[in-house]
Amino acid sequence: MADMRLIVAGAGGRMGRALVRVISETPSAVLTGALEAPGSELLGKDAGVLAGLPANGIELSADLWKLSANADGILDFTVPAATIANVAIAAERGLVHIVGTTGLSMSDMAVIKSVTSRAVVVQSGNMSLGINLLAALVKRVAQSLDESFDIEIVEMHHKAKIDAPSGTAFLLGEAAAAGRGVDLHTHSARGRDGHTGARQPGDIGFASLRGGTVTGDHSVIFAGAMERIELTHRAEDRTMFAQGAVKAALWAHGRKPGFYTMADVLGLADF
Ligand SMILES: NC(=O)C1=CN([C@@H]2O[C@H](COP(=O)(O)OP(=O)(O)OC[C@H]3O[C@@H](n4cnc5c(N)ncnc54)[C@H](OP(=O)(O)O)[C@@H]3O)[C@@H](O)[C@H]2O)C=CC1
Ligand SMILES: O=C(O)C1=N[C@H](C(=O)O)C[C@H](O)C1
Repeated sequence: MADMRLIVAGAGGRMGRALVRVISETPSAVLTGALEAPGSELLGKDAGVLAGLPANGIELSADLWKLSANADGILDFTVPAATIANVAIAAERGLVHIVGTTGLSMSDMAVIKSVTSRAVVVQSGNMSLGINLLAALVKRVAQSLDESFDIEIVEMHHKAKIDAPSGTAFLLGEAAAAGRGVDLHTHSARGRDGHTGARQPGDIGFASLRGGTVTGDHSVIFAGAMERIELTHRAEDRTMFAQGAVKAALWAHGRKPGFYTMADVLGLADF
């Protein structure tokens, strides 16, 4: 089978550069396009050089329609507005769309899902094995404990992160809510400040810390009356998110249209 031809969207960003490096190390994948924001000062620059590699001849471009004539998939780690703009083109061109962008609203998710009767999309707030395994464990623990255990999700990221809570925190919150059999949207507490009143029984709480260069730390705390269970994951390098995304693209190549998650890719959906 020919190598999978991939476009990296957000190629000048932190994840984009990691993706370019990982693709260069993956025998069955090849970089054929690098997308950046219209007006970016990086347009025209070599994607390999930006990623700290030898020049690869792939210049950053803002024209996805043109790039996608020569591709099988797009790895999208950008911002919500860009990802949503990419959805229709990716579907029209028959590209596998790997969506790693976080901060997506419910209506953004509806747009993404609207194309999956004809397109293959893999979306996850976190592409690592560790977090997706943690989510499966969180669901299992939440199933085993009643509301006398309060669930709190704490995350910390680098100071440049622009959305909160993190996509991973929501993924873990969804896992906890599924374990409990409740809807996260009606059972969450976010952004506590001031005279908040006592905690509502059954709420799943979120707290976000930002600082330094932290790649991504997440803890799910089950706090009972006399004991506490804490499940923690610490990401040490964003290379493994990039490796997860490339793995997802190769897994999705040739698959039937549908909406998939990393739990599907990693075989954890029924864990
Ligand atoms: N699912 C997962 O496993 C992971 C998800 N993420 C998520 O990925 C996203 C990116 O993170 P990160 O790389 O750290 O952020 P960066 O800000 O470093 O990178 C985002 C890149 O996207 C570019 N961009 C903005 N608009 C467009 C556009 N219209 N078309 C193409 N590119 C565009 C930005 O350009 P400019 O700077 O010029 O605006 C920037 O280069 C975030 O949402 C983050 O939460 C991160 C790690 C893992
Ligand atoms: O912005 C980041 O850096 C990260 N974003 C993702 C998130 O919002 O959960 C994944 C990871 O934690 C790093």
